[in-house]
Amino acid sequence: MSMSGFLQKCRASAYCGVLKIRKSYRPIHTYKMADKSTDYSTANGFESKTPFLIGVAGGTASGKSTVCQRIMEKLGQQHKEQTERRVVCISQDSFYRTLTPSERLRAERGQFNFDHPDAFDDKKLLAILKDILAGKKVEIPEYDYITNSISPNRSHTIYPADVVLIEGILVFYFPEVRELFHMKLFVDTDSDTRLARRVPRDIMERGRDLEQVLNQYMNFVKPAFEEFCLPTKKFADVIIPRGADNLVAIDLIVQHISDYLKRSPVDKTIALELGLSSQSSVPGSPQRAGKGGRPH
Ligand SMILES: Nc1ncnc2c1ncn2[C@@H]1O[C@H](COP(=O)(O)OP(=O)(O)O)[C@@H](O)[C@H]1O
Ligand SMILES: O=c1ccn([C@@H]2O[C@H](COP(=O)(O)O)[C@@H](O)[C@H]2O)c(=O)[nH]1
Repeated sequence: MSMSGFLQKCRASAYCGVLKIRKSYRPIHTYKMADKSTDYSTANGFESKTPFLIGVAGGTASGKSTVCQRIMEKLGQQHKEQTERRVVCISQDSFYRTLTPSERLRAERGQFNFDHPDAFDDKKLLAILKDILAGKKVEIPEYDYITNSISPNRSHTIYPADVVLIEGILVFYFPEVRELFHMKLFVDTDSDTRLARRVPRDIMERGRDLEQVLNQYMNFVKPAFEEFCLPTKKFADVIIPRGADNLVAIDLIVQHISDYLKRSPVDKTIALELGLSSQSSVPGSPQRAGKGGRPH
């Protein structure tokens, strides 16, 4: 009997749970969440054997990162080792481009437009997303808002996961990037609330003073939001009014992701093989040993 025939037979057999033979099996994802639900398998032209990619856009300080954190928490992912996460989050801010010396001087004086599409290295973002969709492990640069540049020698590794969230003000702006998302969320928080949150955040976490924050907001952030970010709301599948305060919206999204994770074949296969119910997969699912690209 061929190896694949043997494996197929094992899969159908109750003894597989004992043999644990398929612990190093590379998962195959299909995105067909249920017979009647959306088939995402051809949504972005990539093979179905790729992560489910969710774009999270919205104005500055609308709560994009906080919404992503809540989703991760509710899915029981936040405190897992990076290598064991089934859901991971990446920020578009990691893809700000390197500034020229004169741009750097302007940035130091709060006179550089970080809210314009030209401030981003969209080609690099696109390439990384394609690698993620190809199931590769990737290195994501760490952005330093104090020096307005990518931190040298600091990056974090994103291991192949089932669901990848990408949050940023302009993630829906670049058509080639936008087309890769299987699901698009727009965090819609009113401008006054966003400014009220941005001022203390930029002063406490991003090393700015009040005058600089307000000047940057009036000269660049607000006009660029209206010109480049807000018009991308129309591309969203789900709009989340009030951001992380909107527990109903977050719960609906979490339920959708959770259903996807539960129905993904890897869960079913491994759960069956281990003699477990596939319902126990999220949160607190059995650890998937041997996922491609992850250390054991
Ligand atoms: N619902 C909320 N209530 C109170 N503060 C919030 C809320 N959501 C976000 N914040 C705070 O507002 C600031 C911006 O939120 P963040 O999630 O970083 O926004 P974004 O990622 O869109 O820039 C942070 O300091 C965060 O702690
Ligand atoms: O060096 C920088 C880089 C970015 N910004 C501002 O950050 C926001 C985007 O981040 P959010 O977390 O979505 O708010 C953008 O509005 C830029 O103005 C910066 O000030 N300095």
